[in-house]
Amino acid sequence: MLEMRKVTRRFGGNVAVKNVELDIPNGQMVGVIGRSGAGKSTLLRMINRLIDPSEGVIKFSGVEVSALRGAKLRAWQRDCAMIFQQFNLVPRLDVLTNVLLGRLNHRSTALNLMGIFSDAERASAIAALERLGIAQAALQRAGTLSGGQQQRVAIARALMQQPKVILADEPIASLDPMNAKIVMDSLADINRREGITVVTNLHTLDTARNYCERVVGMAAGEVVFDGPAEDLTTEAVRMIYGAVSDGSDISEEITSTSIDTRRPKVKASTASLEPALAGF
Ligand SMILES: Nc1ncnc2c1ncn2[C@@H]1O[C@H](COP(=O)(O)OP(=O)(O)OP(=O)(O)O)[C@@H](O)[C@H]1O
Repeated sequence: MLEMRKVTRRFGGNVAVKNVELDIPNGQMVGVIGRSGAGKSTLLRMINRLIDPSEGVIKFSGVEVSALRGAKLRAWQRDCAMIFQQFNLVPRLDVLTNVLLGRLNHRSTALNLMGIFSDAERASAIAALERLGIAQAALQRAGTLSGGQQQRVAIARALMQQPKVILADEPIASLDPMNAKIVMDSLADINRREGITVVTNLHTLDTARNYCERVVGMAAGEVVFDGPAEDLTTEAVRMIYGAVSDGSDISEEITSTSIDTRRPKVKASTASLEPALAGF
């Protein structure tokens, strides 16, 4: 169970996430929706501890993950894989190595620096790529793949972490409908078959309705809806998106968050991996 108690995050005077209370049982597939700026990314990033809450407590299986430091924090970040809108692969490395990077937190620094992966690790990386239908691209440089293929590689890398939770921050916002479907189908399959909890930010209502048993709606940092997708009535949608009528005025423009130039975000870039990548 993932528990959030009165979780708040401020950026200066701006409250990005406010008093969020959520209990997410293991194995649930949860979609987080809301307008651009509602606090969805900040919420996910706090769970993974890419950013810290200003107040409140986040627990997983009874452990206060919001208080972890050092090796225990790295272990949590291994258990809690993150998928990003912009994939965050290392473009100059081949696909197989990118997937193997999912093992970095399982291994000693020395082995990482030498860039040595075992045969078993390579075999499971190939198996993960096969599962995502892109094993044929294993030796291609990641930067040469299409967006949809790159996101599938990112999911394969997440699988290599053997996570308990997958957090996906707008995983399909940069993809065309066909690739978006492949990526969402893959996440749903992983959720169902492995029982891995999936929490995903989504910018279209339809996707949340189609894939997520539970939908959390955020507005101005607060959770304003939390329930099964079928309870997403027009009234609920209006509360989440702040629309004025029957919801017919909810356009792609206000639900889409794929283009946002308002401010720089704290990105989990591959820069943090660079020391460990020295041997590759
Ligand atoms: N690193 C940051 N520094 C300052 N303000 C930030 C930072 N990250 C987020 N914010 C602010 O926090 C609020 C919530 O942003 P957040 O990115 O979590 O929203 P979101 O719902 O994910 O929207 P989007 O999908 O457009 O990213 C916004 O007002 C945003 O400007």
